[in-house]
Amino acid sequence: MNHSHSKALFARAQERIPGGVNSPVRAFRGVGGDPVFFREATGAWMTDVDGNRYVDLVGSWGPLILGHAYPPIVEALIEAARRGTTYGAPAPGEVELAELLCATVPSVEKVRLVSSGTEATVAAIRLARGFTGRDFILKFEGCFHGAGDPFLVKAGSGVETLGLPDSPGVPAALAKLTLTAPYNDLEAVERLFAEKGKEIACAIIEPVVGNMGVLVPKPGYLQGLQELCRKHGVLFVLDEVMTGFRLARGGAQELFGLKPDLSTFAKVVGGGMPLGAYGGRRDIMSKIAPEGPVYQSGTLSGNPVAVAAGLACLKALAAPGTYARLEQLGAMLEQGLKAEAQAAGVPVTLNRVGSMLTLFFCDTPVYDYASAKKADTARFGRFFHAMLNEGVYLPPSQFEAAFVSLAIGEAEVAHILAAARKAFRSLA
Ligand SMILES: Cc1ncc(COP(=O)(O)O)c(C=O)c1O
Ligand SMILES: N[C@H](C=O)CCC(=O)O
Repeated sequence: MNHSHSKALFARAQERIPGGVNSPVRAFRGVGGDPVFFREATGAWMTDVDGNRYVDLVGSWGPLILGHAYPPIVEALIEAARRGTTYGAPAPGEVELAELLCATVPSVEKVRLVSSGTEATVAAIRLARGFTGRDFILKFEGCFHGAGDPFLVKAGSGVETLGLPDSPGVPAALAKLTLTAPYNDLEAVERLFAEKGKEIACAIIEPVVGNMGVLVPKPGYLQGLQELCRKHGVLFVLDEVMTGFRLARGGAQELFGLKPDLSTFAKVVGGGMPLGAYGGRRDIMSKIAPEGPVYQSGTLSGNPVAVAAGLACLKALAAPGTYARLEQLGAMLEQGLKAEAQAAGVPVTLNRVGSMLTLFFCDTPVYDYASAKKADTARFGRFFHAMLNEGVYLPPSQFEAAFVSLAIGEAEVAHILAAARKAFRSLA
């Protein structure tokens, strides 16, 4: 494949943009080589600036569950933009989206719209602290909740890929307020709560992890965590930025029968536009200004164009069979990829829940941060480039989830598996 235009753009970009990218995970540091620059995308396919085409398994890191340039979303965007791109004042779509969110996710009784997942998680933590009067928070090793200061402690995603899980710039005094425990280990939480439970405002977790690659919760783990939180007066915060509207219409909380005190959303809920949300129990959400004293605001919060895209996306996902189809596509890829790896004699562990999956290059189970780090990242890098060369765009890091969209059909599945056959053989 010729990537000369991408290479030229990357050289220019590095002069004016740190690392040449506007979010670190895009820079290919986890797989080596230079990032590909894209000029357009429709459905399941993206076209780069050199004219190469790829089946997309990144989906802009999760939002594009319906594929690229999904016509009803594009139409809703155009129609909304014609009526003005922002008012800085309330508009009907915000009420409709808030009502839809509350109706779909029963634990959410009130919701505030923001512009990204990071804004949603930062606000949820502030609210948890304001509501409980406690300063400590608990997060789980390798989970990523965006680039807010409280979360850059043993964080996953790009910070893990770049080897910076505790970022400089976060004051030590603040980082000390973020306690951590291994994912999938209830006893560790029990010990921590026994010692410090009364000082902990909330536990925030990715219910199904996507940010150290996909990790599946052990049976009873999330329910047990919810119970422990209740017992110690610690608010249970589900970060559904990746899982919301993706794993089920009501998110991971519907799938696992949970009732968090607060939840955070972004990605799918914005239909590919910058939109996030946090919401939960009425008594807690009522502490948010102007109803209560906990401050949070945003010039573009509830932006009418983003809201129109979000509404169009959530309405499309309400079609019967949506989540069964995503499960079917995910299962086809899981079975096919495992079969191709086995045929080539390449040991892998494939973790999947619905339309989120990760192929780890190791032969041991991956269920927490330590086990994820056993994966052979150099081998993943070679596999990534072999797939890229065959026209499949995977997340450029071992520690990220691949996302399946509804735009993928049987032809794209066949394309991915044919590429994987060649890629696995090139590793053997
Ligand atoms: C689980 C999770 N929470 C929060 C975030 C932050 O979202 P955003 O990138 O929209 O700020 C991300 C992704 O970055 C995420 O995957
Ligand atoms: N894993 C991250 C969020 O989900 C990837 C997106 C980013 O950091 O740019």
